[in-house]
This record gives sequence, structure tokens and C-alpha cells, in this order.
Amino acid sequence: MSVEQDKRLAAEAAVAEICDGMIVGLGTGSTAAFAVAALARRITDGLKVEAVATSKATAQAAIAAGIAVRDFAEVPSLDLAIDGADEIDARLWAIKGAGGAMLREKAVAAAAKRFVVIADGSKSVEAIGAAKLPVEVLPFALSFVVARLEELGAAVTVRPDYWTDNGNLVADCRFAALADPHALAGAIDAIPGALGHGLFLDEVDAAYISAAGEVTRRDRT
Ligand SMILES: O=C(CO)[C@H](O)[C@H](O)COP(=O)(O)O
Repeated sequence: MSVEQDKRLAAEAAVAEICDGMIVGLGTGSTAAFAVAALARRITDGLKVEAVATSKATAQAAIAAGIAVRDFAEVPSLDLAIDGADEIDARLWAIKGAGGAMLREKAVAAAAKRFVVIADGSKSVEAIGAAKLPVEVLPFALSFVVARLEELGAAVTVRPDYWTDNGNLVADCRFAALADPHALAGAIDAIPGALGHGLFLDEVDAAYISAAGEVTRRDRT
């Protein structure tokens, strides 16, 4: 069983939660792409839903697959959102944003009554923190924000030649250890010009993780 097959199985398990009439948030990345494909198949079979996309790439893929995509600016709440992650642990704390969509992803996750992460087994970790933590940065404030992130203990790399769908930069942060992720999230949230980050600590309601072809569901307790 390949990693790609595990991504597909996790995505299909989450897409099975979708019911007629729902508005569904669609994540970004290679695992989320399997959810888009699985949802498109269910729509072909008669499911009636609308979607909101967390990136231009996902919107394009969803529309091409025949999914009705609404502008999130006009949608105050969603029934369910499904997205990938770079790391997820047993507490359902996750790091997201390797694909650079974490700001939109967090807004869509927050708007959803239920937020479900889908991942292959390689993303499942004992404790989050080994993955780089991406921070979306207002270009105007780049030097200031990078200096503040360094004060918080990060080794920072600004993604070269990369802009988010919102026209901003991404600072990838490596921390020696994430001793207190909630405190770190609060400290980054408090930096003017740091517009969003990939720490998802309270958002995830459940995760479907597929390893060697076996899908496990983790629920927030
Ligand atoms: O947060 C994300 C994009 O901003 C992705 O969901 C995350 O990077 C996982 O991507 P993939 O499924 O391709 O490994």
C-alpha cells in the first residue's frame, strides 16, 4: 500500500461524512486533492452540496471536477471542512501550511461546525514540532516580523519567490522544541504583521489517518 493510496483512503473516509445540503470546506494540498476527487464522485452519484475552497488551486480543481464552489466572503458558516496536515498528534494538535494556505485554511476551519484532518500515517507524530511552522507575513512588515519570530526562538527562512494567494510572504520557522504550543500560538498572533500561522491546536474535531491501508479515526475527547 503506497502513501498515495493511504492519502486517498483517509480522504474517502472523511468525504463519507458529507450529507445532502451541506456546505463543505475543501482544504489544500495533495491529500485534500483526493478529497476533492472523492467528493466529485459522490456528486456524480447524486449528492447535492456546495463547497468553499481554501486556495485558488483547490477552487480550480474543484470547479474542474464539477463541484459548485462558493465565494467564502459570502459564506458565514460551513457544516464540515476537510483538510490535510503536515503533522498531527494524539491530542489532535496539528501543524499545517507547507502548502502556504494556512491563513485561509484556519478561517475556513473556524467557520466549520466540524473540522476533520485527513492524513497518511507519516503525518502522525507523538508530539508536533519537528515540521517547520509557516507564518504568513505582511511584506511591508517582513524584517520586523522575522526579528520578533527570532526572539521567540525560531530559525526563520523566508520562502524564496513565493507569495500566498493573499499576496503575502511565508516565513518558515524551526523551533528546537515546542514546549508550549498554545503560548507560542498566542505570541505569534500578537505580532502585528504576522497574519496567520500553521498551529492548529483547538480547531481539529477529528482526524482520519490511513497507514498501510488501514484507516483510523481519532476524535477530540
Ligand atoms: O496545510 C496545508 C497546505 O497549506 C496542507 O494541508 C498540508 O501541507 C498537507 O499537504 P499534503 O497533503 O500535500 O501533504
